[in-house]
Amino acid sequence: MPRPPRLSPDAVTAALAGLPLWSGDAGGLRRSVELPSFRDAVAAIVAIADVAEELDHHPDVDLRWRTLHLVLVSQSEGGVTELDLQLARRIDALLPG
Ligand SMILES: C[C@H](O)[C@H](O)[C@H]1CNC2=NC(N)=NC(=O)C2=N1
Repeated sequence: MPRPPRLSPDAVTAALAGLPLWSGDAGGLRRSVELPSFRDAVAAIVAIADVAEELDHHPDVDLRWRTLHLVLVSQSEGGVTELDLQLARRIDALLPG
């Protein structure tokens, strides 16, 4: 399936204004979140995995005890695309703010 094109740095900055829990730049979107327990963090990863499979778009995930570090980037496009923004919004709907 064709992937949307990489967004310009200005477009990524503008999009980040609407995603207050995310930081980053044209190279990737980042969010960290601390869950109540290690098991809760693992369950959050499984819920994110369901969304990632649905979108066929997959986050980089780093789990340190109960803190999850997520990076969203479209490897095939070498930067952030609309798919990363869509995945970020879907992840925000799953995780505690
Ligand atoms: C064939 C399949 O669509 C591709 O390998 C997808 C899978 N998930 C992906 N996820 C991300 N984050 N970047 C990609 O380029 C990507 N490519």
